[in-house]
Amino acid sequence: MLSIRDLRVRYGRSVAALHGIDLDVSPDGVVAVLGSNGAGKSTLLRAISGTLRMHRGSIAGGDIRYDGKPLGRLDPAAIVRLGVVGVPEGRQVFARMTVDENLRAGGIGARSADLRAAARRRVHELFPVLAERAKQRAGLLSGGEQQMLAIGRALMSGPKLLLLDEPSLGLAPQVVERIGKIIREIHAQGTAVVLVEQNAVMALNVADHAIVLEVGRVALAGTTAELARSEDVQRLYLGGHAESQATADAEARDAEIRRARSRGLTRWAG
Ligand SMILES: Nc1ncnc2c1ncn2[C@@H]1O[C@H](COP(=O)(O)OP(=O)(O)OP(=O)(O)O)[C@@H](O)[C@H]1O
Repeated sequence: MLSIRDLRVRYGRSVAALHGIDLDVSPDGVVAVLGSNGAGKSTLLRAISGTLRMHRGSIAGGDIRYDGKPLGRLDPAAIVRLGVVGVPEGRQVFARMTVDENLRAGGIGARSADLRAAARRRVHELFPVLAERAKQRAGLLSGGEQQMLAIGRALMSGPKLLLLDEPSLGLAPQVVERIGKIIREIHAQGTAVVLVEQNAVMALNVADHAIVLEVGRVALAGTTAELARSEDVQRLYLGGHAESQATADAEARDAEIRRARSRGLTRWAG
């Protein structure tokens, strides 16, 4: 579905951000891109979504194809219309617009009113809070809700491939877990995902394949099970936290279920 070969990106003369990346994403895949600050994760997503050229002085080489079509010369809106839709880092919802207006702003890739209505129903099913808060200003939502809105807005275009840039950033562990479950659900409904994350525990739980970027190069690649077993990944990205994180995640999930039950809800109890 997505095939990247020898992707090289520079910002001006001095910064070489990517040094020849290869990546494949299958239509039923969830691929995590791990790496520390400055490794080139966001640059990779920008190159796929066509937004790289909005960054002054950027120069890209290599080949990015989606369903066989080269994306290199397409503008971001054309790439969205092909079904490749990004959720940028930092959520970037329109704070003064209502939740519903934000969702409508995301419908550019949907070809008809019927498709837009179906996409809106799907978003409301995945994120009931966005239906409850439809008329509220997006800036008043919590961080987790704004992330849900940012993902919901991307889903309004009916993506076949969703590009998520650090959806866990700045969110509490139980919210991160909820977002992780929703990403799995979106995938189960037939959307492939590229998930850029610094939170390796979350990413390895959610994805089926992963690459690790180190200063613009693919240092490791494999299934998430393989990478979770890799000593390098354990040392650098899981850092002995995997077990305690898993325990914390389980506790957070139990607390979430108790809260949901006390409100008479069972939706997140699974
Ligand atoms: N617009 C830009 N102009 C110049 N250099 C940039 C620009 N954007 C990113 N860079 C540089 O390119 C390299 C890769 O940055 P990138 O943002 O892709 O990394 P990242 O892995 O996403 O990091 P983070 O997790 O901090 O967002 C870094 O050295 C960064 O400083």
